Order: sequence, then C-alpha cells, then structure tokens
Amino acid sequence: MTISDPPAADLPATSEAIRFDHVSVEFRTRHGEPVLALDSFDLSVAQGEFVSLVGPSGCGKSTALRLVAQLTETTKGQVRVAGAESLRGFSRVALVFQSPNLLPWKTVIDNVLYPVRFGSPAAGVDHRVRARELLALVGLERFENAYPSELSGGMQQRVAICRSLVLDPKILLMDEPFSALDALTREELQFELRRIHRHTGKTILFVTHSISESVLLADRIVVMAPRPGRLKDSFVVELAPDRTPATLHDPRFAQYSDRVREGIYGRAAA
Ligand SMILES: Nc1ncnc2c1ncn2[C@@H]1O[C@H](COP(=O)(O)OP(=O)(O)OP(=O)(O)O)[C@@H](O)[C@H]1O
Repeated sequence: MTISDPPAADLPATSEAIRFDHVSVEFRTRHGEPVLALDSFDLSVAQGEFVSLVGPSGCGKSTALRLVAQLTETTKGQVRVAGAESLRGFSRVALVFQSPNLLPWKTVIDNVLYPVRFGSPAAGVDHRVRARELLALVGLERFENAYPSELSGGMQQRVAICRSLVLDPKILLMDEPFSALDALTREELQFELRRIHRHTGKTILFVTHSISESVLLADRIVVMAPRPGRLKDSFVVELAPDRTPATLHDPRFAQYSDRVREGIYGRAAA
C-alpha cells in the first residue's frame, strides 16, 4: 500500500476500530494501595475517525491508550481492537509520545525505518520508498540523511510521526505529541496532522491537555471525568473537514471549546 491509497479496505468505512466495554483498570501502588484509573469506561471509535480524549490530569487518558496498544490489561471489561489478532509486532497500532525518542546515531530515514526490523512488515512493500513518501508528506524529503541533532524539535516530531506510519498501522495512538513544542510549531503540526489524517484515513485517538487543540483536530471529542476515569461527555465536531487557520475564527470553534471547558471544569468555569 502506498500512502496515497484509500483507507484500509479490509473493513468497511463505517465499522468500529476500537471499543471499550465497561472497562475498569485498577493499579496497585508500591505500598499495595489500589488505584482505580478507569471505572466502567465505555467508548466506541469508528474506523477512520479522529477522536480527541481530554480530561483532568490523572483521569486515565494514557491508560486508555495503553489498553488499545495492549501495554496494560483491563481489570474488568473488554477492549476490542479491529484486527487485534495481528497486534503483535505493532503493525496494527502505533504510538506517538510527547518526546520523539529518535536514535541519535541513525539518520532520519533509518529512524523512520526502525520499526521495520521489529514489527510485522507487509510482504512485497518497499519500506524505503514508503519512508521517503512519508518524509515528503511532512516536508522533510531533503533531510533523509540528516541526523536528529541537526533537526528542530518540530522536525524531530515529524520524523516520529513518519516512523509511526511506516508499517501502515490501522490505528494511531497519540499521547500529547505536541505538548513539548513551541506554540507556532505546535499549530503548524496540528494542521499538518489533520492533513495526514485526511490523506491516510487512519483511525486516530489523540490525548491532549489543550482544549483548542482537541477541537481543532477532532471529528469527535471525548471528555473524561476526574479519576477514576469515566465518560463525561462525547460530541461530534461539525467543523469543515479541512482545518485551516480560518477554522479558529469559526463561531462554532468557540462553542465547542466552551463545551469541553464545561465538561472539565463545570458550567460556572465555562
Ligand atoms: N503502572 C501504574 N501503577 C500505579 N498507578 C498507575 C500506573 N499507571 C497509572 N497509574 C495511575 O492511574 C491514574 C491514571 O493515570 P494516567 O497516566 O492514565 O492518567 P492521565 O489522564 O493520562 O494523566 P495525565 O493527564 O497527567 O498524563 C493516575 O492516578 C496514575 O497515578
């Protein structure tokens, strides 16, 4: 598959990519105290949907992402991921974190290609060609032989996004990927990510602390209640699919932002 192909053809466009069914997760502290991170959490994410997950610190957002990536187990309930039977090797699901975590001794293209050694690469795909296409998609085609130290923070995070896409995952899990960037680069990458989403049709579950970021990016916003995390609100963002600087001036942008604020802080704050 090339990056210009339509979204994965193995499931119809409307099918469910991720489903949380009454999911509870209880951790234990070092002293054996129980910590209920998620409490009967329900969520369904459609294939190709871009969902922003917002909520107060500690409400279980990262735990929810880790469940999808099978890095954490449920205590009660179930998380279903379409195609999870081939999850091993991380080719169905990819994670992007706040820090790009590039290998400093490898070039940009070798960093992008790194998952190919450990994942389950599809047969017959020239991953070097695919890596170059991805670098072109984020405007880094001239930097494939550069080293991470020669790139700005925003460029490094673009490389991390290319690396997450190189095995053509069906689902992209993003945990505050832009929170370490300066405001201008962050905004640039937000528009870029939305463009990548439109271009690739990936299902994206995006955790953020930024209300405006959650609205600017998402097709739907899920607001979680304070720990133990439960679903507080979920609503569709009916802004034009192509998000541009003009989106920020759409009156509905402020209305959606207020609704998220109200979900997090209560009506008086909003
Ligand atoms: N491995 C663990 N062991 C014990 N407690 C944990 C573990 N992982 C998470 N927790 C606890 O579970 C709760 C939810 O954590 P999680 O990281 O999912 O929240 P979050 O919403 O992503 O937080 P933040 O917005 O601050 O990143 C927190 O109280 C956290 O301390």
